[in-house]
Amino acid sequence: MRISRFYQIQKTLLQFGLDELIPAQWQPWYARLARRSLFWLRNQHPQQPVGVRLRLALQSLGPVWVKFGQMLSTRRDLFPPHLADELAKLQDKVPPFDGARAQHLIEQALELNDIAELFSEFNQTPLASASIAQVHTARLRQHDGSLADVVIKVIRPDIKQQILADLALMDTLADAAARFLPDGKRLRPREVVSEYRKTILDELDLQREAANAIQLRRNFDGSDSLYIPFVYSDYSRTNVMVMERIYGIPVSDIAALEAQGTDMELLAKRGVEVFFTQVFRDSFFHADMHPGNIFVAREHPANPKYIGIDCGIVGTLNAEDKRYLAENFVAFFNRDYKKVAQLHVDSGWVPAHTKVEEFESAIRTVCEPIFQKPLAEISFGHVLLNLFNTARRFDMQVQPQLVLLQKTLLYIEGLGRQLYPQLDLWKTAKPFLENWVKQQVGLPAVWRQVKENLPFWAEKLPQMPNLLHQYLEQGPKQQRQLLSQLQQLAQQQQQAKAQIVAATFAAASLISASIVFSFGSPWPAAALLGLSVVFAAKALLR
Ligand SMILES: Nc1ncnc2c1ncn2[C@@H]1O[C@H](COP(=O)(O)OP(=O)(O)OP(=O)(O)O)[C@@H](O)[C@H]1O
Repeated sequence: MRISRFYQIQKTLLQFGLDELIPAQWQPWYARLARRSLFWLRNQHPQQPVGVRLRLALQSLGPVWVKFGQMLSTRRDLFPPHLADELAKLQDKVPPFDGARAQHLIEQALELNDIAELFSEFNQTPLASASIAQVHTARLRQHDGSLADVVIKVIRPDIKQQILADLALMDTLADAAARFLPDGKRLRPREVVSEYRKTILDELDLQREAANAIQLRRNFDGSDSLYIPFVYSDYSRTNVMVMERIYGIPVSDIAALEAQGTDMELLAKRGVEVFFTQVFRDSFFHADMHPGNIFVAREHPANPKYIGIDCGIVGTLNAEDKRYLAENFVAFFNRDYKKVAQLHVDSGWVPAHTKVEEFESAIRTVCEPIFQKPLAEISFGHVLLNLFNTARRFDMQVQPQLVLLQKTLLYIEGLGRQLYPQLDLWKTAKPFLENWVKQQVGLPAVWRQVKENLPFWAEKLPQMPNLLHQYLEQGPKQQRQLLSQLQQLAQQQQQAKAQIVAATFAAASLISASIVFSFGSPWPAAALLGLSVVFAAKALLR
């Protein structure tokens, strides 16, 4: 199976002429020989540009590769725009699988003899079908006897095996790309594939998605800006998830939104606000914000509310990540590149030996053109992208959660501008950053830290007398041990030095002995040889 799939992948890559990506001089003889021996597999689309051929090849390889291409399209730090733009066109439109099979899978997962035991209606024709799962509508019988409109998401049968098999082949190709592609080192194909592996395998677990949705719903409980549908966790399993059905307007349907008199400016602003709230208040953000996953509630168009679905991919941030974002954004928007560079060095994000001036100048070079635009039009996502690309050149390991955040930010900004082109991003985002910075200094910060650490101290308090006693007893003893270890170390260093001196003298005497002997003076040579033996013995016996 694996060999035939491997052959199929090779065949597709060759028939779309993608071997062209590796210049002939980079290919070892055996690779060229192998290529020639597959003479019947010719590039069948020579007139198409390489980006189009890459897109078509991924499309014909199936959903796992389409999703991979979609992910690559967001890595504008790795690929030139013409390739990234083509990959962004990939759509995972996949024919649905049989509705009766979906029903059977639901019955199996929920241990039902008949779907009617739990659902008064089940529509076998799916509402939507994507590469990993498909969605059916149904009516759920609730505990109190009432009925609720729900959707049931079901993971495609056998998809996991297919994904695992294709991931194994992707690993092989990534190894080859790392070795043979001229840009193999910079593109880091192994890391890219392993990042993809994690994302796609996470998407296969609907329990995970359910948990994310429940958390996000709790975070925005009572919010005017975002609604997350209720998840029926009692009926959620790894491959099946039941949730409240929503009837919002897709956010990409601008005409419908305008027709019902939606306040587009407020809607656009709320998009950015919701995102920054998730980042700076909750440290937990929905990271799959493509337009297919965002709807707008039909009620109250003057006070518009988003509805978010598909919480399969979320990002979480720690305090350090937030500090990185807030401090850099503030310094950036003050055009204080020196501060940005200094922050990176002082915080250890780039190695300590980094020259601040060089880093500062690199950041200025990529960012100053961005500030040619009015502040209101500057994209935070682009600023971040440029910063990451520059920082990577200076050996900063950009954390995956920050890359995820940067991609989401680009989506959100694009969406905001689409809804309301005059959207002032800076004005909308600034209060969040200022608020965060304020929270980090002064009395509120101290109080917050005390509050955060209180449970830890409370837990440790009963152990305190014991620990203190141990310290008082052990402290001086440990200090003495440390002191004696340090003395031993100093002695060893002294010995090593003396050994080196003795060995040098031994070598010098030996060389002199051989020179003197070659001039025909055996007795002085013998004396020197003796001296050399004495020094050598000294060096060895110390
Ligand atoms: N709660 C819901 N109420 C109404 N429709 C829904 C709901 N959840 C999902 N849908 C519909 O099903 C479609 C696919 O759902 P979802 O995005 O969760 O699946 P997916 O398999 O992860 O798709 P994708 O690969 O596009 O992210 C949505 O675009 C939407 O039209």
